Amino acid sequence: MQPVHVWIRSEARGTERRAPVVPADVPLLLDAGFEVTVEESPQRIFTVEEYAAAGASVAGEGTWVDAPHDAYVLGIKELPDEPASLRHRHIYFAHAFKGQDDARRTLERFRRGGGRLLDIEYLTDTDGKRVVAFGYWAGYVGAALGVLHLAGTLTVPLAPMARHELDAQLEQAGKDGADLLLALVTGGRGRSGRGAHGALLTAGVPVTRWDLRETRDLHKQALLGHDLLVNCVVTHTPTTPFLERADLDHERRLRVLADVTCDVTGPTNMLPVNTEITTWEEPVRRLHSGNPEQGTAPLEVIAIDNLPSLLPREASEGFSADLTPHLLGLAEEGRPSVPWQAAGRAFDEAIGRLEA
Ligand SMILES: NC(=O)c1ccc[n+]([C@@H]2O[C@H](COP(=O)([O-])OP(=O)(O)OC[C@H]3O[C@@H](n4cnc5c(N)ncnc54)[C@H](O)[C@@H]3O)[C@@H](O)[C@H]2O)c1
Repeated sequence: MQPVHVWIRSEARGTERRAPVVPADVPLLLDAGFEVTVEESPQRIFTVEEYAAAGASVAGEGTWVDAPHDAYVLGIKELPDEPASLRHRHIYFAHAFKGQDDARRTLERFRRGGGRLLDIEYLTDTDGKRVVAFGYWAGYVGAALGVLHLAGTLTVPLAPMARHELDAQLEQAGKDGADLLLALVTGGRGRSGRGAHGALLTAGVPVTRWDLRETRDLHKQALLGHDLLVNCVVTHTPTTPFLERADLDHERRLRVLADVTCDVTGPTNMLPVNTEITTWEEPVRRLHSGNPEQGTAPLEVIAIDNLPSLLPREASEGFSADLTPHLLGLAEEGRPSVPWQAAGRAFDEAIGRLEA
């Protein structure tokens, strides 16, 4: 049998420093008989020499387009706009199955080239639960940015950093008064919800956590009674939103939304008061100017869709530890393991909807 070939591509996004598999995990794949190629990348937090020392072959940046036909091309974020046809099996987060902007174009590229998209978001176990995600560090950074902005100490533009640097900023914010804020984390029992909780604890900010049970009968006034809302909810069916335009005119304490979920253009957006992501250059955008007569402050949103990239080392290490054992499942006796089958089905269904 041909060895499974995993081709770790460079990221097209200039700010993306994470890697889906870190050098320390390459031997796990090689020991299982895999072939591993890593592309050179000017920005990746791990050097190509570290991968080579771990036994991976090295290829030029962006050469996946000419990779052997049977290679699995592995990345994190979106592919570059070219080529127009995709012939390989790609593993990455495409955000293309829920009717998001650009979804159709992405899927059409696969259909045109006969390739397949195994979206990491759709790698699920027999209970339908996601098996690999960056969630924890996304929540951690998302909540941290919200606290630092409320404390007036957010440094812009944002840039990748080490965890100890971020924690030092959070602790300082706590000492300077952020411990008087009230924070609400929705999706509080999920991966990013737990990460958000972790960051808020580091800053000493009191946290309310709501998950499915607590939002069944949404207590809007209680929601509006927090300074910071960190949204970490995942839902695949449109549900009553947490916050709508009319809510913003009400008396409220709420001043900052940190939308970790960032489902801003999809039909399952729980915070439809915002429909655009924000950026490292301009991480905070004003949504509502507030009402001085009512004593209502402006409302601002932070909706950065690559939060874990701000802690690239920790995020990559945690993600790789989860993903690498599943990559071994690509070779499972000629038939991929349950999560890969699930991702394959999600792709087939998305292509089916496109054709319909
Ligand atoms: N912004 C970024 O950079 C970034 C990075 C990674 C992940 N994400 C996104 O963050 C989101 C969260 O990921 P995760 O790994 O934490 O997911 P998760 O599945 O671990 O957690 C989601 C939680 O939401 C809860 N939930 C679902 N519907 C709810 C509702 N109506 N009310 C309250 N809670 C509800 C679930 O019970 C679960 O606990 C995902 O959409 C993911 O794509 C964003």
